[in-house]
Amino acid sequence: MLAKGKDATAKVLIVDDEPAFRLLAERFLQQQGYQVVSTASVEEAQQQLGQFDADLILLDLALPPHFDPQHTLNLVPQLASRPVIILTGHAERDLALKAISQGAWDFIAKPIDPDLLAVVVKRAVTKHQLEKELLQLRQATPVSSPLPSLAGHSAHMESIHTLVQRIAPTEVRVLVTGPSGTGKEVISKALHQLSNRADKAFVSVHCGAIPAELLESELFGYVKGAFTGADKDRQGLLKLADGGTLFLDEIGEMPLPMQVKLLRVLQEGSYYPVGGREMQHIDIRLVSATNANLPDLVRQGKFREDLYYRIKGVTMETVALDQRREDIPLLIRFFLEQLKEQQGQAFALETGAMQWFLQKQWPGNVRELKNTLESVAAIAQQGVIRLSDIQLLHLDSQGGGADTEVVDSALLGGLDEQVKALEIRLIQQALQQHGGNKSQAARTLGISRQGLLKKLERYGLSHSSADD
Ligand SMILES: Nc1ncnc2c1ncn2[C@@H]1O[C@H](COP(=O)(O)OP(=O)(O)OP(=O)(O)O)[C@@H](O)[C@H]1O
Repeated sequence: MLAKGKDATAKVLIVDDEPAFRLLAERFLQQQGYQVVSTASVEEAQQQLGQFDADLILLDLALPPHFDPQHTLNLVPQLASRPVIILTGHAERDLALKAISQGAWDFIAKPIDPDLLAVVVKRAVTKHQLEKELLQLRQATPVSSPLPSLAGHSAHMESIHTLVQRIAPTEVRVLVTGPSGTGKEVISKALHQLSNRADKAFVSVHCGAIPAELLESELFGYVKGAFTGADKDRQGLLKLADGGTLFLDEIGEMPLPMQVKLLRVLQEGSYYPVGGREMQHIDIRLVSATNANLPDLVRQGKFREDLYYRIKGVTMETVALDQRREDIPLLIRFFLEQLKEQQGQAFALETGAMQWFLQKQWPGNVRELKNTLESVAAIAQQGVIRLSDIQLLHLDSQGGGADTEVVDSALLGGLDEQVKALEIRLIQQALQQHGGNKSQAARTLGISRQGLLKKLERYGLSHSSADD
């Protein structure tokens, strides 16, 4: 029996063998604006689904010919590409809970309270529609992008994509500015990968992470005997980048004496290794990045104006993730695909968890989003990331309740604090274990030394930890 509600958009399929219940529920849901179809058995329902793509199924468990709830339960997975709400008698509460563990969305006890029915149906339909939107979004994303490493389809990211593709094949120097964790290094790598230098090295140097007195020998290399411990010639990072791209990250932190030396290299394309007399010639493309305001540093006398104009070339500016929140779903998909490649495990996000990610503020930008997603994926079961997994990491949360309640109140802004706290604890433990030696601690933590230094700085731990 098909009945069309006025201006109906969402479709509900009722499966119940009681004609009186079907009639009442049909009428009620039509009044709420739904399109409704009802059938008396699961077999009939399966046939109906061919023509009536329901957004939601209301399913009684005791159905003819078997009247065996377990039999009906076993059929739930076949219907479950949309939410299934189980209709139960009071005595069947345990069964209803089991149904949920087997993929049903919710249950509602008979005799049914119409107000409750309206709420439960609305929530389930919203969930399904959000999932459909997400799927469309996923399908709309081109699989092979010329910039596969740089996810995002906001107007801002699209202009970054266009700029990267235009600038990459040229030799122009590029300065990427913007807040921490917004993808400045990813953009710099993409500039290299799409350049004519792609088959040569991309050498990344974190200017603030290398002690001032070591930076020169790291960049220029040294000859045997140049200083105590220089027991053989060593090539510097500039030489390693010869023919390729040199990426100077946090260039605003480069010490002034080193700025003078870098300026000379950029002007002349040559330099002397520390203690050496043989001039080295190199051909590098320079890409720099900073989250500092370089013109301000120039005004304060902390950054040389002549160097600023030398490195500036084309300036690209990234913006905070909160200013382009429409990129969040795509970034999530991107990181889940990365996880799948790394771990061979596919992950999906339950709607409640997705909503949480979509509503949360991300002061640490894409880096924070990625870290948060990876930490909840690490504790997810059977490849599904649920709101309850997020609650586990968020110790203050009360848990339970409707998805929206949880998202609106307890969880906002809390997970990142937990993740930070966990990171800080693990970093401190690793440093302690290695007597403050950062290289060894970084190895134990499975990150680069540079990565550890960044974290120490971000968490204000740089001064409390001993140097290598
Ligand atoms: N658009 C993006 N697509 C995919 N991954 C991204 C994107 N933006 C950032 N990331 C990821 O977020 C993390 C931080 O990015 P990245 O290191 O490039 O930021 P940054 O702006 O250079 O940060 P910082 O200023 O702290 O060095 C990295 O893991 C990176 O892979």
